[in-house]
Amino acid sequence: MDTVPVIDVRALVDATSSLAARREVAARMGVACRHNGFFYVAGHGVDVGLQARLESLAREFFARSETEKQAVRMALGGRAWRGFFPVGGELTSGRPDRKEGLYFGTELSPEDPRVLAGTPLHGPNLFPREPAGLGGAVLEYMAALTTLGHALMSGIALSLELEEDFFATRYMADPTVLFRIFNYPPGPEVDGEGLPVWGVGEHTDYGVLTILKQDDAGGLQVKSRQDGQVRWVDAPPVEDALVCNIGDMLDRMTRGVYRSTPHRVINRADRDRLSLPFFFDPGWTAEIHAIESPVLREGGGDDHAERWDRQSVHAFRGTYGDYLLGKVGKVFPDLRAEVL
Ligand SMILES: O=C(O)CCC(=O)C(=O)O
Ligand SMILES: [Fe+2]
Repeated sequence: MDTVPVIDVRALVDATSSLAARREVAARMGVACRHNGFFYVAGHGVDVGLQARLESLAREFFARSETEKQAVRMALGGRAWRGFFPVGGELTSGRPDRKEGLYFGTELSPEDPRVLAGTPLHGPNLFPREPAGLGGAVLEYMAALTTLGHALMSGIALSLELEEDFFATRYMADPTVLFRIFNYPPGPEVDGEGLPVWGVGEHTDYGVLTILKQDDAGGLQVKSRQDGQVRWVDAPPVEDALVCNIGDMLDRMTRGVYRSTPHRVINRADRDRLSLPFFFDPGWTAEIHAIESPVLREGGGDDHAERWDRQSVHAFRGTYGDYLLGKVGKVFPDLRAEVL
């Protein structure tokens, strides 16, 4: 059976663990990254009380009226690219997704030089006034996940026979952090023309590492390739575990050895599905190159002909900021025209 493995990452988050224990975890991550680039992490140490609080505040927000939610619409977040978008507002794979969501990122003051310079996707968050605790919980959760992100990247570095702080010092000293909360309403699986309606259409993530918290509704699917056959494998909710997957930039850095694997969501439950992806990505101005490591010499080949967007992550030239802007502009075309 092709399933997504559960990896206990306690040794990576525990400062007193032995190098041997960390290497063992890293080896398991390496296997998962070479296969589908998807794995669950257990023993991640993110406070359960914080997770429960955040989830319940998020549900409270999405249950509010459209008018209240629109009070923090993304257009009001301007170039910082923050706030609420309604069901159908995002076109991940060229067609509207059946989901609504909130977009957050690193909290920067309006006086930060990058904000003053008008750098897109940088700025203060646009938190809803109600429920009052949501903004604080989001900031706490982003801080906890940033710590976890660094710990997981140290494992990925070890799995590539690199120094444990390879990513932390080179690419993620000042990471690009985006955090989103999605609500997927239930509904028919096909539209009036018989075309499938996805919660999120098939796509790969753009950066290095995504850490996703999902509720118990299910619906996340991973595209698996084995012996030339394509199969969609479920990544169902696993109690106390978070789902990790690698993005295009790690695919690029590893010459395609660690693949950014397409995934999609369909909510087949009869209730809303809540999910909270945290994107832990290279610094905005980082130029992304292939890593020199003996284990990557062979490379995994360029798979752009098979990719969902037919684009090569290896041919791209520029900074991570350039790459990300190109992507987010496409999925919110109207907003792009209005604020960027
Ligand atoms: O909601 C999910 O389970 C996945 C979301 C996702 O793939 C994304 O935001 O990139
Ligand atoms: Fe994704």
